[in-house]
Amino acid sequence: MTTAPDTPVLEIDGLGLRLPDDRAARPILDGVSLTVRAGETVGLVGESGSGKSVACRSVLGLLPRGARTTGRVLVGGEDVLTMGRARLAALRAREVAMVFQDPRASVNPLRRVGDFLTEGLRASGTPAAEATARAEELLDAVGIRDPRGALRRHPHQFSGGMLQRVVIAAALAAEPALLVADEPTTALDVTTQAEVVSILARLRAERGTGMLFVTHDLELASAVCDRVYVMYAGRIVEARSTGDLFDRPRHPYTAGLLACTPRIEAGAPAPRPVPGRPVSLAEAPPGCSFAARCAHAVARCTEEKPEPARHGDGFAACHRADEGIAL
Ligand SMILES: Nc1ncnc2c1ncn2[C@@H]1O[C@H](COP(=O)(O)OP(=O)(O)OP(=O)(O)O)[C@@H](O)[C@H]1O
Repeated sequence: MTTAPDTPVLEIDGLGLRLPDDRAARPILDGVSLTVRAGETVGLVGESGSGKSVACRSVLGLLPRGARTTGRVLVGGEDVLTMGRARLAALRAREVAMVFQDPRASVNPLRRVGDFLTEGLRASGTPAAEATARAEELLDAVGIRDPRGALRRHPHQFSGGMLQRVVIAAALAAEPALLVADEPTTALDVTTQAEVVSILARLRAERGTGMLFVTHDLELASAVCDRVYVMYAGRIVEARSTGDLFDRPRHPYTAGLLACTPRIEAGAPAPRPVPGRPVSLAEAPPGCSFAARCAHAVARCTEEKPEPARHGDGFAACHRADEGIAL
């Protein structure tokens, strides 16, 4: 499927999510809004437990058991949260594909890679020979040598990096308008990581696929993404184009994440960890969730929730963003 450039392929609009708990429903996401346009790579970054995976899995309608949601998750203008089973299955088969951290969790170890790659195409009526030819083409596109031989092999005969390429090839088989990649390179060694990233970038450029790229690695986000959303305790606290965000962070949490990212250039400051530990949305104070860890917090920060306000080419949700405290 090709979508005209700049058309939103994903619009998450005010997504809230609660899970059942012993006493009351536990809030996980609050007012999450983000957009991915055709041909754009959008990063979702934040520490472990901030809600990145829950948010991105919601795009395929993959919600934790018992989840109650508010807001909308629009793919191609249609709300995933109100889709029936059959429509969701069609969405996952054709419009949105997802690549997870561990490629071995995405494949059946007992089946040949060829079956894995062709099953979607066969199910949509593509004749066997054509599906096989297409699978070979896809493996070639992700840099697998001897695609024909690869189709006959089983997953255990591939290294993690090679198998992640196979999973990416399968994700692209139906030419989805949107690819959701949840920490797709975290389990790979650095060299393989760079190769997989360059494959994703090339495919995005060639095919115009929109990509939501989830990572806790800011260096990687800055290399891969056009725009980045920063998530903390289930909320988006800042979002801007990559260059603007990394040069001029407005939210102290973004600045903290940048300061704790190791840099290799000569004279770069040593990484400093963000003080304190991340809180979940359920533990967060009524005001800003980051207040307890923020060196700039004032009384208002713990009392009043900061709403997103325009900054640079995006927004920041911080009462003191105008003061440039994070710069
Ligand atoms: N299936 C589930 N059942 C109950 N709680 C869940 C479930 N999935 C996620 N959570 C909770 O939701 C919150 C957000 O988790 P999530 O996995 O989205 O964070 P994350 O930012 O992706 O972290 P990581 O980088 O470690 O994957 C956490 O508090 C987690 O415990």
